[in-house]
Amino acid sequence: MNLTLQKSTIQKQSVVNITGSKSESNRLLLLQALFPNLTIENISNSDDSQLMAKALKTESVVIDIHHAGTAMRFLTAYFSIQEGREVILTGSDRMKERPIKILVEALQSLGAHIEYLENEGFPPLKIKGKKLSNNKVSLQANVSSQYISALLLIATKLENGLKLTLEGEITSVPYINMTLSLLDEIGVESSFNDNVITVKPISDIQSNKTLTVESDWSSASYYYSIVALSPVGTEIALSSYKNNSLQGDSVLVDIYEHFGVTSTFNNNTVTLIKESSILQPLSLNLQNAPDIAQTIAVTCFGLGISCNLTGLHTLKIKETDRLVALKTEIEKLGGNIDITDKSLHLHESKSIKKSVPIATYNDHRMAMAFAPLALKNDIIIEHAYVVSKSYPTFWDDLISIGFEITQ
Ligand SMILES: O=C(O)C1=C[C@@H](OP(=O)(O)O)[C@@H](O)[C@H](O)C1
Ligand SMILES: C=C(OP(=O)(O)O)C(=O)O
Repeated sequence: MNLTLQKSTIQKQSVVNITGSKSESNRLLLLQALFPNLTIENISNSDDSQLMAKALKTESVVIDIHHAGTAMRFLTAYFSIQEGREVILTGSDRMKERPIKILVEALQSLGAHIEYLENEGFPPLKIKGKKLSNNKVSLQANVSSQYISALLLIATKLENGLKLTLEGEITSVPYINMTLSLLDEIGVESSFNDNVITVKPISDIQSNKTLTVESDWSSASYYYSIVALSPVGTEIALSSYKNNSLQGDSVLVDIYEHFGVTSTFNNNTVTLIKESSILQPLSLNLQNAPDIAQTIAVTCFGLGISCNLTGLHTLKIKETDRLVALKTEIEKLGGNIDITDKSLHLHESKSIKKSVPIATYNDHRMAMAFAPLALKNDIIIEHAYVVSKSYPTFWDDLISIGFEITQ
């Protein structure tokens, strides 16, 4: 369904409550399946986390995780160690184009039994769970950190733990650190020095451990953009957030200062305030925070300023080719953007065309990143409910702060 967002001005002060991080939730759900004593609070209500939870509970042979990349990668590792169980792990058409060979080969070298059912290197996979006998593996680290997190999450259940050697430049490092921090919180010992990660095995965790998931910083990014595009004095309070987050996307706090947006933390709430109008070009390497690239590019477009974003090599293999999608949609609105396969350069612009239908390519972040432009002009978001992949109540929350949205 398409949604029309009329040019709106939001309330001067508003409050939004966002549910738990999808990344933290998906890690904790897998750890909970391995260690049932674990209780999780403020779990993500995203489709991806619900699919992850369901996949971990089902007894079906065929498990379809739709568009959920993190779930696909984490479950490949999880089912590899479920002795005696055989599953077929599949997903959407796009999932069948998202590479998984690096992870499959690493698991196979640890002893896993995994076959490709269609194209080599891509889902669907047939996995026969077994005990993995090896504990050392090297893998290429510049394609997706999800492969590394997947291995780390099952490492505690390998007889001798795991020693992982990362080859090449390591991408999306904060997500690897998030995995290690969550392991640490349940009492697992690990180390990460230079390019080597080690994880010690454990058989169980301390009884009745409860972990509370911090709310999702990638979801918060859309409010940073909204505040940046609003008049000076606009405030939005978001909960529940803390200023020492495990999520790399919390770097938003520093990045949006560039647009005159300040963040103040108080009692699990972060309040974003548009303090001043700064219109300076922006240059940023987003290798550590790829999921906020679309938000930032669209903020710059909304403000009419130029930006140079680098470190975007992983964007081509996400829900869609996000570099091409950004270029196509920003150009429809009258912008001018050059892309390579790992960077983008947005040129300064003067206006935003009215009532342009924005295609979303089955990518939640395309829909959410473009929505804040309604503060500047009318805009149409196609297949708008794609947002449920990570943030099902996104449109209701925008209406609650003053957006005028109709079908
Ligand atoms: O581990 C995770 O939870 C994620 C890692 C990142 O992927 P890459 O490491 O493939 O960049 C990120 O884009 C994704 O949304 C979530
Ligand atoms: C890339 C993303 O998710 P995944 O890789 O888990 O599909 C995302 O949420 O932006």
